[in-house]
Amino acid sequence: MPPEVVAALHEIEAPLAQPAKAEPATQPPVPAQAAPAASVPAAATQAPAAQAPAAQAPVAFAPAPAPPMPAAAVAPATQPIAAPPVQTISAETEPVEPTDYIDKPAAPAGKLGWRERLRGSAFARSFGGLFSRNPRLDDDLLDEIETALITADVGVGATTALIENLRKRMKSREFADANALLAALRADLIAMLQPVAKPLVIDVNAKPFVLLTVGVNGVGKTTTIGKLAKRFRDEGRPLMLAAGDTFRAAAVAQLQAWGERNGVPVIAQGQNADAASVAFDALQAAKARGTQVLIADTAGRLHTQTGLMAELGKIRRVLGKVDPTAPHEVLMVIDGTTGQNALSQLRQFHAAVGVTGLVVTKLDGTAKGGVVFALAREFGIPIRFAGIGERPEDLRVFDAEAFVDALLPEALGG
Ligand SMILES: Nc1nc2c(ncn2[C@@H]2O[C@H](COP(=O)(O)OP(=O)(O)OP(=O)(O)O)[C@@H](O)[C@H]2O)c(=O)[nH]1
Repeated sequence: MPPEVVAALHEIEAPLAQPAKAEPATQPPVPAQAAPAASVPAAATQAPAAQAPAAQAPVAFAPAPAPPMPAAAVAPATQPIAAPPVQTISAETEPVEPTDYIDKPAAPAGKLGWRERLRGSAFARSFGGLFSRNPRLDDDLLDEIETALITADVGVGATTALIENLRKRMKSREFADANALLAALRADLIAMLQPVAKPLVIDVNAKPFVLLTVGVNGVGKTTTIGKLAKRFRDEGRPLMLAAGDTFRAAAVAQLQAWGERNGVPVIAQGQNADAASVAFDALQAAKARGTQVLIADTAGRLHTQTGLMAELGKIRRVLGKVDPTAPHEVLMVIDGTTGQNALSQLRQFHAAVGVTGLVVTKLDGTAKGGVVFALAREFGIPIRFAGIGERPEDLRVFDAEAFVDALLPEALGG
């Protein structure tokens, strides 16, 4: 390890426990903690009856403003350290095929792609079934919608807000039939997501724009980095990757193989290297080369593992040693099949490292889909991308309308 790296690491607070290598592939079910009252946006409750909007106009479901960055996670303002020579150190592992999605078709472009891929979700199935029965406009219908929303992981808070709003509007005879009510629900769901549908903007003055990816094990971080890297490369952005998942040899090899194939430099130090040191090296190298974007991978960790969560803060502070403004985006990858546990994951990761954007993956699988609403309502953190398949083209810029329309019956069109 270069002496500058050692010196910088020593300056960082108390040494952190080395993480155990054998992480479970999925986290044990951790009951979602009740949200602290202060974090639940008052404005996210239903509109008062007196202000009920005209038919089909969306209710203003404002999410919580993005929580402030925790002080512990903010990088100290220090002078950049001189760049060491650029080097890419190979991982001591066999290269692996980085594209295990190679034979799988990409989702078609446009709304069709979203609908095709999300068709199997609990959300789409229960609403499809409900409205194919041509239901009557009554309290039973609201009860059924409520059950469908809860079953689809929308969460109790968001569901109650949606249902109570619909109930008031139904009582004031705003809806001619069940389809009119469903159209109002569609508008309300879109309104709930619109404030967090904020695409990632690369600040080209950052030199490089540092994107740190975090998340629990197996959520799709490394895969998402591959997809993002392809996107940025196709946009013509000079790019570098930091193989910071130093627990899983395959993750390092996966990034290296992808990098070699696509002519993108990958900074790695092999398995079990200090992840903060990899990040430090990579940022030095990216600065020296004038790279526009640096994407740093990190090992998956359970949000309940305090030592490993503290390591993320260390990585953040080490990056801040080289560039006080880095990282410019802390992108948390969340597995869409996780359900309400995603809320406690985000709460803990945000406290440790200050999450600025989300990617929700595997929405094409057995995901219920509804957790996206719960995340939006409780945290208000921008959802940058949605993973609706395994091919690079299946990482879509999050689109509130396309997402909601994919979950609801096609008849609503949108
Ligand atoms: N169906 C589907 N699969 C996905 C998506 N995103 C990732 N995956 C798959 O999820 C699995 C895990 O992905 P990885 O990228 O290895 O996950 P990771 O978070 O880097 O894993 P750790 O390093 O163990 O923390 C792989 O089989 C991916 O192909 C998605 O949007 N849809």
